[in-house]
Amino acid sequence: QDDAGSSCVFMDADIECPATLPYRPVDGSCNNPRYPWLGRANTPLYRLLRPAYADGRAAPRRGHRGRALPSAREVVARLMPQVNHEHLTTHLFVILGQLLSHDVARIDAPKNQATGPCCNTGRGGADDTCMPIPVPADDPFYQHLRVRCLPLTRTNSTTCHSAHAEQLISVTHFLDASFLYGSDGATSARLRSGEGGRLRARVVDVGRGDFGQFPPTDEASADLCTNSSTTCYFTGDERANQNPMLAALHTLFLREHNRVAGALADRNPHWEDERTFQEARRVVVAEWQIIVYRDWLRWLLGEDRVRRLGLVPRGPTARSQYFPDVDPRTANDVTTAGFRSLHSMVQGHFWLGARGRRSETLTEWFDNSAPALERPLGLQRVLEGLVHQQAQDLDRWMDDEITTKYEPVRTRAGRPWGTDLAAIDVQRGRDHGLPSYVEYRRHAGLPEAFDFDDLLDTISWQDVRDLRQVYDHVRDVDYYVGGLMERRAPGAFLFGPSFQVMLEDQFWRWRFADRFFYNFAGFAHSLTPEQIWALEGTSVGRLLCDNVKDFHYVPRDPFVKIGYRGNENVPCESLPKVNFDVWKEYKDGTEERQEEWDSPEEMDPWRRDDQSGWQDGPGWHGGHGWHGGHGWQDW
Ligand code: HEM
Ligand SMILES: [Ca+2]
Repeated sequence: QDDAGSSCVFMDADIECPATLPYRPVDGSCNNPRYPWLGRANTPLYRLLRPAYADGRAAPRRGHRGRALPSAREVVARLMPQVNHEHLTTHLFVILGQLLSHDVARIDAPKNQATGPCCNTGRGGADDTCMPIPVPADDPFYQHLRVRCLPLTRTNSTTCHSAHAEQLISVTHFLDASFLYGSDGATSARLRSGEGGRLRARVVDVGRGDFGQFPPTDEASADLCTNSSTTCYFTGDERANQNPMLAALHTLFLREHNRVAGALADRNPHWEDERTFQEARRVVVAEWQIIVYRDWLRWLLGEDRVRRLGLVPRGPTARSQYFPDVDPRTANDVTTAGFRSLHSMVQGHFWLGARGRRSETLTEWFDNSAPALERPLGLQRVLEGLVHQQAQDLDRWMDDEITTKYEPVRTRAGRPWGTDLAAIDVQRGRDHGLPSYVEYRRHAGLPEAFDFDDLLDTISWQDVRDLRQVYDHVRDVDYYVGGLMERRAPGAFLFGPSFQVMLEDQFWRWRFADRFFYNFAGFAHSLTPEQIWALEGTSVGRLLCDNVKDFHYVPRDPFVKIGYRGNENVPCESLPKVNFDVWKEYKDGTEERQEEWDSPEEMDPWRRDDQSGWQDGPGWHGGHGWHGGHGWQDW
């Protein structure tokens, strides 16, 4: 598992970065002026809290009293059964979160590991790649199937320049729509059509006069789907086929890219493929960032919180708001626990159509998305379902579809079964060395917990009672589990303090430490202020209206249910649009840029301005005891 570690290629390779870059590099390199590898694909995750490995190096954490921790499956079976409580966000809110998580993280297992069930091998030591989840004999679900363990392979990690294992991810850490464009040059090249700046797409006659574009199918993607009989999509991310809702969003962004490329080419017929592609990519990445930060984030973190953190972008901001001293990477603590907590919001049965008269079972469509979308009204019905079905609440209750039937859906004695995603989440936290819940509580500014009763300030007495029955000691409680039990933090919308704090920190990094974030004006790669303003016209509603046949009405806010705070269906014509006229080039070939950003000094990407443009972010952010991990890690 020490592949990259031995050579430390990700840090030591000389990455040549030109002084100015007109477009964001596809692999995420050359973003940070001093450390060009930061945020690049195939580099380690950032970490907010010091890891808790049993041997200080890589071995999974053990219980406080030296005993083994309860099995991750036991934790889930006893603490996270299915109870349905609906939330007022929509399923679109949830699945867009999945797409976002795929933009910023993808852990991998070692490539040439021995395949097999990864169980009963007698292995499982510190340096082993195998970390199966034991299933207790009295398990409420698996006992009837005589399943005694669930396979799990440890994540690829490195000990390069570090005393302990750091997990690697193979996608760019930035919100750069790498799920659409890929995270390396070769993939990116294969995704492009080579004409008109477009991405490759298949035009499919799905019936009823609908000739829509879908992602290409490819030999390379054929083995991505466990269900080998199916059509398997080739996109920028290997997980696109995982469920039809996710594949529908991939399709939507693919169509949007080609629509934007067309609009730009119309206005600039002299542009070649490369120019049109890169400009369209810059536009679509900006639209994606606007949708996430302006429209989606308020439901994740709470409207007041995002506003006070200065996270809601509006129009151009000066380049001085870029923070080159902040680590822009995805944090292990976030992607392995806090962000995964949205697994609890997934509906095991997803709607087709706006009224939910028909629904489909998630597990039946695992890795089998194309057939669900490429049928008459297929894509449209999945998307209508997404904007109208309510999500499950964020709580410790998980849908059985993902806790007992995830992935290879096999049938034994007529019963479909698979592995347990929530148990994997818990086990993965231990694999990655995440410290116990009490450490995260403290990091969030809550008092030290010495005993289970000390948790009562944020967790109900019933939940504390149940925790006590599963864990030996309060210091054993997994972050994922404790975090899901917490009551909402003040001003938060979904999370208790221990998740809220980490996610706020992360969304701050992904924005202010990404030099290419769409609304920094004044860099060589910046959009013009006029273009930045024009992009305010984008929205998910607009994406649906512009790219899906017969979408004539959309909820004004597709992330919350109709009726909440006056949310209602509105006709497409009433939504703003992006006006692409401001992308039209002057005859002399120069782009339309405002004078004030144009001085050569301003174009020096490594220059650091004062931070006078700053509103209320860093004061709150840096000044709080909450945010210790603001600067560099000691590598
Ligand atoms: C729709 C059903 C979903 C399924 C079946 C699913 C399945 C999975 C699986 C199998 C993994 C890898 C687990 C591992 O080996 O450690 C994973 C990871 C993850 N999931 Fe989901 N997921 C779903 C929805 C979501 C949603 C809605 C979010 C929202 C934020 C999300 C966020 C994540 C994150 C952040 C990771 C870690 C990614 C990484 O580090 O590689 N997932 N999910
Ligand atoms: Ca990315």
